Amino acid sequence: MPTLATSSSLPLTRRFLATRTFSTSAAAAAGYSTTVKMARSALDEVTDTGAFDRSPSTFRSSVSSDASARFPAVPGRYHLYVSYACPWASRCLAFLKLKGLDHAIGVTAVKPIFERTKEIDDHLGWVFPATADEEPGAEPDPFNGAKSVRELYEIASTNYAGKPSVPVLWDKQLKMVVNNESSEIIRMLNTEFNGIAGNPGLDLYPVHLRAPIDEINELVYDAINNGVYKCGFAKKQGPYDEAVRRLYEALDKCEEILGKQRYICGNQLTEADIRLFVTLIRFDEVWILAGKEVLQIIL
Ligand SMILES: N[C@@H](CCC(=O)N[C@@H](CS)C(=O)NCC(=O)O)C(=O)O
Repeated sequence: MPTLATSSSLPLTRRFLATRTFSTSAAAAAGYSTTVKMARSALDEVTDTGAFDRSPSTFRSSVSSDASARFPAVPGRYHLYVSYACPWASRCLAFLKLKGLDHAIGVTAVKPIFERTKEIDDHLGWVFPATADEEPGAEPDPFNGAKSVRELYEIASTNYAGKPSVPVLWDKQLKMVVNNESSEIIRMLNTEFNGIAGNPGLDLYPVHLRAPIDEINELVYDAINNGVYKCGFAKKQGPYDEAVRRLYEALDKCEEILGKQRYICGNQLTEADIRLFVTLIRFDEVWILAGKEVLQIIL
């Protein structure tokens, strides 16, 4: 169980410097050195008040256990594109493994650091390696030969101008994005593929726990999962301070609950634990540095 420890703070000016260093080093890694204008990425999702404001995911179709559905849950038809750096993609990977679906739905991971996605503009995003041995864990796109996740979205939707994010649940047959919203993908993996799942009896969103799961999810999403982004991408001191305050309040609340019971919603593992875990496991390694959540580390 996580223990919260130590305390310090980082002024906004230093955070800006850290952010700038991050962008320019990403640009340098991508092979060009001018000031980077990030297009269509999380860095654009900042309001006039300086607060991070995540835009909703675009592709929201569902795979169904109904064989006559547009996207029926059959083995081998769907593919999951992920980044191992991404907590939202990691939720889906956890469900894939826990439900015993890895034989039915393949996975391809992108390279861990953003690179330039095209020569014609400045966009930085997820890219595939050119060969399987270029980057441990990452692989070229096996189905479309796409160089980047952006290209995948453009195959699915010619004029796509949104954020080319992972995870992507891809339909190999129709060559399109079924869904790019992890909270929905995990629900599909939980219930719709049970006919072909190795572990169909595992229900991570059981009916009798839905109310407490929904309640915890709301807190954890807003203050922790998305909260670390609100800290990291805030461009003004006020929204940053507010996000940090809510983040640590929510962590304290989870700490209190987990001090009394094994799982966040009682005595069994649910999706709420997984949604919390994927952010916590990255907290000290990623968010303390990239998100500047500097009040306390989790040991
Ligand atoms: N709502 C999406 C969010 C996914 C998301 O934000 N993914 C990030 C990686 S952690 C991404 O791919 N960002 C691309 C970018 O910012 O350009 C989900 O939960 O699936």
